[in-house]
Order: sequence, then structure tokens, then C-alpha cells
Amino acid sequence: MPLEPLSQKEIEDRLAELPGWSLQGDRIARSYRLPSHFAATAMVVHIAQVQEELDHHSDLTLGYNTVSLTVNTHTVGAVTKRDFALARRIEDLAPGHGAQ
Ligand SMILES: C[C@H](O)[C@H](O)[C@H]1CNC2=NC(N)=NC(=O)C2=N1
Repeated sequence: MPLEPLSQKEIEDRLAELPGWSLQGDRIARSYRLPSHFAATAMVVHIAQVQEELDHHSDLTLGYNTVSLTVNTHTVGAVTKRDFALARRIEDLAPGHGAQ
């Protein structure tokens, strides 16, 4: 079954279940604040593991104590269910890193 872009409503409905995530152009986005630079870096490594597992990758910026990321589906050039699957997994791992 081909991967289809999600509609505006489908995106909004899914964002409502992911507090902190937002739509930025044709990507979904989230920024996290971490207790330290090391904690932020460790979270990046954990996210990378999940992205390799899902074969779905965000564009990610590591700051002093922040991790900011955006994601969409390259092959479609839009937001799809795979982006939300990744977002969900990142939301699930974030609290363990002290991310807010
Ligand atoms: C060959 C590899 O499976 C593809 O390029 C994967 C890699 N990671 C990806 N990540 C994202 N965000 N979108 C994709 O379409 C995508 N495709």
C-alpha cells in the first residue's frame, strides 16, 4: 500500500495526541530541553537508535541543553504516518532522559 500524505485534519488530530509537537511547513517539529548537555547528547544517540530501527530519520539539532528536530517523509515530501510513528517513539523515550 503506497505511503500517502496525511490530510490537514489527520495531522491536526495526531498532533493533539502529541503535546509539544507542531506543524512547521511540510514537517512536524518538536524541541526538548534537557538537564545538561550530556543528557541532550545521550538522548540524540537514543533517537538515532530508534531512527535506524524504523529506517526513518529526522533532521535534528543538538544545542547546549536542547534537542530540536523536524521530520517528514522524504519519499513523499510531506507528513505521513511514518513521521508520527517516529514522533511517538521519541515522546516515549524523552522522559527517561529528563527531557521536557
Ligand atoms: C533507503 C532508506 O530506506 C530510505 O532513504 C529511508 C531512510 N530514512 C528516511 N527518513 C525519512 N524521514 N523519510 C524517508 O523517506 C526515509 N527513507
